Amino acid sequence: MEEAITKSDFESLLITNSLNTALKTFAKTANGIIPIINNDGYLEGILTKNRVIQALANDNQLDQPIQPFINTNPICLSPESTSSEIRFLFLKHSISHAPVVNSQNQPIGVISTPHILKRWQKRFESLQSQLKVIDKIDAGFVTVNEQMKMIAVNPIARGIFQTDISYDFSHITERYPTIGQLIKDTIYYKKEFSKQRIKVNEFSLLIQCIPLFEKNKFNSVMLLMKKLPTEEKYTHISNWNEKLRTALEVTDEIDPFADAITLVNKEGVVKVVNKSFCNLFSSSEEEIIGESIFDKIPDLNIQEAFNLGVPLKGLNRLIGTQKSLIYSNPIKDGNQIIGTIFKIIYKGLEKIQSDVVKAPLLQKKEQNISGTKYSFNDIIGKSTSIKEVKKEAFVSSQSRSTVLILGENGTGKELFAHGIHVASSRSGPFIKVNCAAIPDELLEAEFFGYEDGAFTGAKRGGKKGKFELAQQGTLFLDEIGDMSLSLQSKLLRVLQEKEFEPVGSNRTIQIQMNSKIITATNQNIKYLVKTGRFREDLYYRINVFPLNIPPLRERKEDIPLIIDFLIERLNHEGFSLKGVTSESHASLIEYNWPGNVRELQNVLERGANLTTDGYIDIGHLPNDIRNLEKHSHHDYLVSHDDYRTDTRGEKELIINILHQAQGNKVKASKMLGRSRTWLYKKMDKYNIILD
Ligand SMILES: Nc1ncnc2c1ncn2[C@@H]1O[C@H](COP(=O)(O)OP(=O)(O)OP(=O)(O)O)[C@@H](O)[C@H]1O
Repeated sequence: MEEAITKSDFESLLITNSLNTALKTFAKTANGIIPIINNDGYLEGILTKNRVIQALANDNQLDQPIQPFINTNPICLSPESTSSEIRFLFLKHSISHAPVVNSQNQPIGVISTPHILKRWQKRFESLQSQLKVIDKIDAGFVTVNEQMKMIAVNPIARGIFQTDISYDFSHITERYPTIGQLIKDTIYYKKEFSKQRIKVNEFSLLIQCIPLFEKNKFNSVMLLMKKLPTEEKYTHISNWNEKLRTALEVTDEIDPFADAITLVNKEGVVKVVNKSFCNLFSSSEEEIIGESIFDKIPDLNIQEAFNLGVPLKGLNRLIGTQKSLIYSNPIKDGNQIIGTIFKIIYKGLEKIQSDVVKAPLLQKKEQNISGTKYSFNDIIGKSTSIKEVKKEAFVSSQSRSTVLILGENGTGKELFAHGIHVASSRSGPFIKVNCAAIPDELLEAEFFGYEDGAFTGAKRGGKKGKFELAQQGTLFLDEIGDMSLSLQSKLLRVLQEKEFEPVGSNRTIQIQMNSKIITATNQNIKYLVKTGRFREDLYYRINVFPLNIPPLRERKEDIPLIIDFLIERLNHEGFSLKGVTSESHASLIEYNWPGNVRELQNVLERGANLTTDGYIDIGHLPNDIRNLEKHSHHDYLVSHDDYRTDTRGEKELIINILHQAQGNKVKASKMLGRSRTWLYKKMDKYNIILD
């Protein structure tokens, strides 16, 4: 109990004492009650002042024992009771005094309303002074209880939300779901949560949700919203501006052949330019400053490199009709990228006739957009591991080498392949072949095409193979680990000799092999090589640039972001999701995700179909996720050593999904996002037999 609440200068009486003694005791104290004890010192009840007055008014004698007038069932307080609890009890039972007893039921004090009022006055004064401080600090401040009822708010918070914040705070949390989720997480986990750069109206905020405890018991959440200053203030780029401007002015004066140089901030807004940069764009400094570099040089590669914070080293591009080489280097403040310096070499390089150039430039842009669905921006994740692979993937996109993407099912291998294609700025299309979904005989025709009448069912006039179609573009060979040995030899021949024969033909076709080859598998390819199921020479040929995509369970910090992203995507598809409840959020984070992002996507889609109020609740999640405590994480892992033949968790995932689909293979393959052929093959491989 808080100090000064326990009134220990109290007196107790024995049940055998008389009314007279009680009267004298009351005369000595301001307390309205006297604890009554038995001979062993344990509380028997209380005697109230009113009861004594009543007894005497009813002509009871002063020497009469107090026993008949005792209230034997009083409301008692414990030394741990907080002032709020005491206030609550007093109000609930309409009392103004209560004895405080220890764990042995012995009275140790008496509390009366005046004590509580004094205590509250003190708390109120200290709160008022705290609120004065909070009013002064440049941050919005709101406290809410578990029921989302507001306890306190300061004017800055009202200003941020630009609305009247009423007692029921849930109208705010519904309008700003990210804040709502943070508050719910804080209530659920009873720990602090924060998030950088949330946009609320025109403010960019750092949000902190801090759990408040009273006597070790969770009491409320404090929401602190710090307005982030404009970018110029919180980075040091303005210092850079000045330094660079001075340096550039000097070089402009002494070097008429200077390269074009610009400094852009982290949003890509041009901050400093030299004369040569202005000349390249035939504009004045005033016209260029404040523009976006991506409008000036609309190139996907520049955007990707910029977003990922990787340098560009001599990117060969046309700016207007001018050939140029683009270099860039990010400027960091600690770990944060605060801007980028671009240097463009163009003086002395050829200028191309405008008519000739415009057409291919336009064509190239359109093809990139139609050929692929996703860029690196669509790969969500802030974990170090995913950021690292994104960087490596970007670097691989700039080289001519073959890329091998390794990772479990649904980790985003195909997404990475798309990203690499976009970042490589190839003019040709993105062509995908799923080596596991197509029977071997047809796969060969898919790869190399066929001549007219090559086999029954073949198209009249023959068909071009994917290798030819992917010229200047990207050929993505998914599930390469499932390819037969004979086809592997043919693939190796194309990669090495750059020649092949269409099915049913004696004609050898030579190709230029200017397409980017990306392969992917979820199998342990080294093991396949070791057991003779994958050609070693082909393995070395495709493994020039390996990328390992980490499974979702190893980057749990990405899960909330991916959930937000997928919910937005589902809403684009016509759902009206508001979010996931904090309980299901916790389960989604806890779960092991053997099927990775694809499984998460399916789970959310399932929830989206089940929810009626827009929130995916624990009841909308599949059993495995709902009843996590029943499964150990290892339940999902197939017994594995280094040379496992099974992709970790794949067999379990398939059994699990088949179970959810009640044995319906069409449904299960849809839930898995795979073809039926793929599912049949896998069921065969893992010997999965349905009852
Ligand atoms: N980091 C991510 N951010 C957003 N979406 C993702 C991410 N990773 C995967 N996805 C989504 O998850 C789904 C599965 O991804 P993808 O098909 O690329 O996986 P995969 O590794 O190629 O799977 P498989 O091995 O089963 O073919 C896709 O819808 C993809 O858009």
